[in-house]
Amino acid sequence: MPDLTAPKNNPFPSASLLGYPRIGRRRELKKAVEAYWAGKIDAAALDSAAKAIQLASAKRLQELGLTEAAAVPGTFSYYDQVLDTTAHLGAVPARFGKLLNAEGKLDIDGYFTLARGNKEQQPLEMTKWFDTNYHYLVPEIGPETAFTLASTAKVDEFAFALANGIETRPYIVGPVTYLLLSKASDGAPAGFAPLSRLEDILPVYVELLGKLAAAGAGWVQLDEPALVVDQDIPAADVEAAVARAYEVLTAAADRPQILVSTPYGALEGQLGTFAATNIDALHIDVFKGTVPSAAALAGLGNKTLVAGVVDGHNIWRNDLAASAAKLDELKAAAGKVAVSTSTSTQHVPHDVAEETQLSEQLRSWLAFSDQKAVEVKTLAAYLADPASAKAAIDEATAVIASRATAEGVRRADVRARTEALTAADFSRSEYAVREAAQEEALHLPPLPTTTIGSFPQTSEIRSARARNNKGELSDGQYEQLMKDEIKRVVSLQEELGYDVLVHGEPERNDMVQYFAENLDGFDVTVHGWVQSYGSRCTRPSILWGDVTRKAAITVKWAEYAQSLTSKPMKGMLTGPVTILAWSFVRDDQPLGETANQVGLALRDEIADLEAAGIKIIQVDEPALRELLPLRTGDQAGYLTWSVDSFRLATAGAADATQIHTHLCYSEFGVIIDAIDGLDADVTSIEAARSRMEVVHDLESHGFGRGVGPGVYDIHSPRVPGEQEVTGLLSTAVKHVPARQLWVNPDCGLKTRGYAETEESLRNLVRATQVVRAGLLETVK
Ligand SMILES: Nc1nc2c(c(=O)[nH]1)N[C@@H](CNc1ccc(C(=O)N[C@@H](CCC(=O)N[C@@H](CCC(=O)N[C@@H](CCC(=O)O)C(=O)O)C(=O)O)C(=O)O)cc1)CN2
Ligand code: MET
Ligand SMILES: [Zn+2]
Repeated sequence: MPDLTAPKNNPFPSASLLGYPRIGRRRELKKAVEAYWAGKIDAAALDSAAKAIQLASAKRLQELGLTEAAAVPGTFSYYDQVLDTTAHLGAVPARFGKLLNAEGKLDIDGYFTLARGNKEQQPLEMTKWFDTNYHYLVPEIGPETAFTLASTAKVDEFAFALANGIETRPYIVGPVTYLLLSKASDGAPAGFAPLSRLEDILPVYVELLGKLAAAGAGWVQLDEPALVVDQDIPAADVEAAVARAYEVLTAAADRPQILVSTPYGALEGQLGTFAATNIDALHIDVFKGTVPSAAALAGLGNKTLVAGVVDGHNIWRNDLAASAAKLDELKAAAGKVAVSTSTSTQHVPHDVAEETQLSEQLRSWLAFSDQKAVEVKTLAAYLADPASAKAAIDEATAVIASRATAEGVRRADVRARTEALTAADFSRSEYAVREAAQEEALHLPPLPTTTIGSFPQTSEIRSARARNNKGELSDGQYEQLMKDEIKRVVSLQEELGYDVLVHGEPERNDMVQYFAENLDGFDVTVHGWVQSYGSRCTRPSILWGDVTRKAAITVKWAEYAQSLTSKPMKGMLTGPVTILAWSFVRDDQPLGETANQVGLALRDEIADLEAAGIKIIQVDEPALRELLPLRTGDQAGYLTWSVDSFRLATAGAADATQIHTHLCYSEFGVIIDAIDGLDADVTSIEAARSRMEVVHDLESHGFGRGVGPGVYDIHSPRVPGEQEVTGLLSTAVKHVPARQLWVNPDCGLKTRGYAETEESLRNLVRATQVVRAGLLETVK
């Protein structure tokens, strides 16, 4: 048991993780939360499932050597860390009415209401967390938002772990990042900036710090990743906000020592801003970022520098020699140095040792969360006594060297093909030529209706796949079940009156993993689950070698689906950028090189789909925005290779073949030029949760090709009414020429149930009919 009477000015732990997965080694949290939503377990059972995960994770990290006080991060969350912060600040948008209970607290049901919406209210908007495939819930802050400490979950979690003998380090999003990630609430006056409410949220942070200190917390972690991004407000304003926020927080009468973490990139000039505050430790990302100058580091004075040298975002084994060299530099310039990860390891799975089906060679190249804990510990040992880490460092160096020459990592046939590419391989005919050819081939009505690709992945589909994987169902039986499903989905769309159909993607476990399983150069995991949002997880594939297509992947399914209908059936592929973004991608060559290899494999697939009679092919690129570098100076280079790889994939298509693309996120304006550069004939994008804000960007940009701003938010079980959809479409036709507009949901329907899906899709068609009739009126 820790000595509770010990003074609370412990040094920062020499080895720690910035954060840890919270979904559980076997997705226990996902299962418990979904069971709770379905009414199968009660709040007490959910609470005990959550506690079991917290304790198991804390114990595991201790076993791995993170035994110092505050080394285990208190990063548990039922749904999202930004939502947790919203709960602690009581920042419930007024549109939800009275969500706090009689004691002024947001209970678990109120919390989930913000995440999932209710009959009247859409949930908080969801958007990407920095350059990751994790999504957070966007706070809505206005001049009217009242802030009170409406949750003590972080205090309770801390006390629970402590009672079990483990002093954790509670985590919460820092005040500046919290407000920079917020959007102005609906009723806020034009130009209102959430950051203007800084003074008002600080007292709630102070109150929380007091409660954590009273519970015995020696350290707290305030996460400020927004500081590594170029904000669209002047840097001086950000600096002033940081200075003020930490002036107030560090002056709190009773508080734990404060670590500020700045993951996801280089802090650059803002390092000095933090150096000037009275915080006790500053974490910087020196994996993606660089080692700051000695002068900047010297400015930290007595603060501990927590060096994020081990990558928290990808799974390659750490180059311990390179990390040791960085630590030497840091130690020479800064007073106190501790070792950690660049980001929370919530982005990588628990444990490589679980993946016994992978070759020993591949496994030796990898480090998941648990391996990273050991790496951090090794590097901390190095700092204390370089000789003690020599064997581990030499081993890592040897293993990393073995990758360079391993079979499949560099293939002459693949390299010859990418080296022979010329400019012509990246361009199609003029859009006007294609438009005419497609019009003749397709004869679509105005405002054509379609869906984004997937239909609900029912438990029958998933269990059939699970049984096929276990060998309980033959490949033939599995294929027949998928075909039956496709038939059902096609006739449903015909019955609902859709113009362009999809096959529903039942045969895909995931839109990236499915392709990874069918391409050379990848391996997939069995237990490597990573949270994407809420209870939803993915198993990112491992892209370790040169990529080629073994054989046609999607053609037989598309051909079968097209044989069932006279309406056009969309072929459905995932684009190169998204395949890279949602895999653990090799780090030994530029991403653009890897993207072109994937682009060529897709190009071959498109040629085969065309040969099989498919006239419309959608190449999804929902991750285009996600990989956009956080610093503006790095963005142009990224946009060139990413757009090029998509063009390489699609430019072999005939003029009459209509290429669609799909993107799902709301900050569309940021990369509209890149989306235009993709040169797709039709682009569908998320728009429903942000209530069509995107059409203004389309209008001001003069976007000239087909576009389908989503009119049905598929990330929540809520059904959009016919009038609501009519309203959204009416807004759209005011800003975008009707001949360019398509009608579709925001995204695929795989996470939805059939009941709400059918009703919603029916409302989309009805609303389209109303708006089409209105268009005819205006023509008359
Ligand atoms: N990679 C990726 N990233 C993405 C998206 C995406 O679609 N893919 N969409 C955006 C939103 N993010 C999302 C992330 C995950 C899911 C999602 O639905 N995930 C599923 C898992 C999908 C999957 O891999 N399914 C497998 C495994 C399913 C499973 O859990 N099987 C059971 C067995 C079931 C049974 O026996 O009945 C098990 O393994 O325990 C399959 O269908 O084969 C989930 O969390 O539930 C949706 C959206 C952005 N990022
Ligand atoms: N075609 C895919 C689907 O409908 C696109 C999803 S984007 C996350 O599921
Ligand atoms: Zn999508």
